[in-house]
Amino acid sequence: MTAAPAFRMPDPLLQVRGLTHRYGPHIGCRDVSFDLYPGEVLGIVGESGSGKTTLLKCVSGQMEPTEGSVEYETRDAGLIDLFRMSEARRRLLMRTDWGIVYQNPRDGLRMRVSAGANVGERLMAIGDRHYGHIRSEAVDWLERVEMDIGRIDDMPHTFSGGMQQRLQIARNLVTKPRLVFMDEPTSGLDVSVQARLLDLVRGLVRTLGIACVIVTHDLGVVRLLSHRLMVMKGGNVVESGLTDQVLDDPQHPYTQLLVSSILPV
Ligand SMILES: Nc1ncnc2c1ncn2[C@@H]1O[C@H](COP(=O)(O)OP(=O)(O)OP(=O)(O)O)[C@@H](O)[C@H]1O
Repeated sequence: MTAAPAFRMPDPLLQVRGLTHRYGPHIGCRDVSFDLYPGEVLGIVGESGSGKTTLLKCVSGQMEPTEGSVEYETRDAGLIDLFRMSEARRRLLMRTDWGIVYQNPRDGLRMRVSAGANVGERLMAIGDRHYGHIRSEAVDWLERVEMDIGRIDDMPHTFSGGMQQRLQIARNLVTKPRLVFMDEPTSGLDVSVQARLLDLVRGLVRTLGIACVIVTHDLGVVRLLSHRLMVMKGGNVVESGLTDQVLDDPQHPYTQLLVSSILPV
């Protein structure tokens, strides 16, 4: 009888170790470590100034940490430290394997080109040169994010905030990234628009099996989207664990305060 093949955990996509970032004498975040696995959604929550954005910028290669390492599982060469690889290679990763969804869609869209071109140019950046294919992918993605195809040639500035955010999501997901970073993707939108956008993001992330790091001050967002949660305060991670566990049975006094002030218990 042949033995059943042993179950093997996938390798982490991202390995963060001892990450600290200082702005001169000020601490942005301190000694943060975590692993992120393929298809996993990690939420980072905390009050304003707790270090969420600093951490996200460091782990997404936008800002070099003062100390510590961020390693990414590349398709061709395994785990490589983001800040030891060449700038060209890091940029290629950002265009191909990664997406970054900014809080303000203006930071993630090109406002002077049409909606269709915003989606299409990401495909061109990874070598697609077939106009018909690029156009049909753009149409497909605008439909997936529930945008009106009749507006494919319109400029992003003519869209509402919610539409711009959906366009930013389409632009990021069209290349089928393995990892997407999101910084407060729904703040600034009114509540009903937020709810639809969150549903959309949840559906896409699950269907496509994308790993995601999502920063938010909104516990409702992490409850809906994230498998795991890290709670930050004053630059430190004060608690982490499975989202439901942390929210239903918070251990750290700060998490207890956060949960009781926002969610009915
Ligand atoms: N460019 C900067 N120069 C100096 N200090 C900074 C800078 N950016 C952030 N900080 C400080 O680092 C700490 C963490 O800030 P960060 O923006 O990461 O927090 P945050 O949790 O994302 O806050 P918010 O939810 O308000 O965006 C804060 O004390 C902040 O004042």
